[in-house]
Amino acid sequence: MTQSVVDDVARRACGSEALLSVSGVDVRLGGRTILDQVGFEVRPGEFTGLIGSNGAGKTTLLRVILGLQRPTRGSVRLTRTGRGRSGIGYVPQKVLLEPDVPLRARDVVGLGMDGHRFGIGLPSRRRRLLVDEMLAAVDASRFANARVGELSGGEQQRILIAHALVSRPDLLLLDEPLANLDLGSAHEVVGLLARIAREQQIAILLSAHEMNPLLPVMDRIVYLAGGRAASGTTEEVITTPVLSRLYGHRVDVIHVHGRVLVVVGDSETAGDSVGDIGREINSDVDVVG
Ligand SMILES: Nc1ncnc2c1ncn2[C@@H]1O[C@H](COP(=O)(O)OP(=O)(O)OP(=O)(O)O)[C@@H](O)[C@H]1O
Repeated sequence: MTQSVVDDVARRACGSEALLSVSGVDVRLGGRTILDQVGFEVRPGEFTGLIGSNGAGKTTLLRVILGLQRPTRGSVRLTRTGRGRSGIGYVPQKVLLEPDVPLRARDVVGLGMDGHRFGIGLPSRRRRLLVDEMLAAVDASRFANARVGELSGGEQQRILIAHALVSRPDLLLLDEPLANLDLGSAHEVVGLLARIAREQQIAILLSAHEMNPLLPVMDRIVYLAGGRAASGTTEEVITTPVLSRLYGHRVDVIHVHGRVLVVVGDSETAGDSVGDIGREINSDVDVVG
């Protein structure tokens, strides 16, 4: 396959200040190419959306960045942190917190310090203050003492974000954190993350299959399709020419009522494997919101 489309868009926008550099990453699993020459950069305090349909390879890419999945080819470089991967915070997909888990919300946040050099040796008063600070940062102080399993999905999401933030990461990876939230909660969580990125200069890389809730806050986007990636600002990437090159066939980008819809032609007629993103509006197109 030809060199990713991506890179020409990405290269233009990339400066030398990258915190994370992903370069030429290939991943093959079960005899299939899951990621093909994926490359992009993330800089401090930037909010980056990692957008792609179900099965596009978002989780695989996050696992490569975390060092949990070895790429077949390519490299991941973390610079400026001075502490390598321990400078990464991670909120995984589908964390199940059962109602009978005997932990308060603040206990879950506190657990984020353990195992990190940052938390070891801190006196209990200092730990408590830090947990309180993180709970306040995610607007969760009012349910700090509630059993975590009894909180709503949106409230649990805030606690998991605070858990990841308490180790003071330079880069926060979130895998589909909006998947189980209603629109209002999704907007709140997105606004909260954008504020944290700005105030604490934490770079955020957040995966989602729906880009519209992220449009107001994304500094950059990494769009995955067919294993390849296009990266840049949304204006650079979410265009008919760039996405058509990425998918390998005609894709239309439509702006309607403040939303962006990516209309992907049928895979059989187009000769490409198109993900099942979004809402199928007829047998010929998928609409990626
Ligand atoms: N260990 C594995 N062996 C073989 N195939 C795998 C393995 N792990 C993932 N895959 C495949 O890789 C592809 C990408 O999976 P991945 O979970 O990265 O996608 P995703 O974009 O995160 O999807 P979703 O939005 O549904 O979570 C899928 O087709 C999946 O079946």
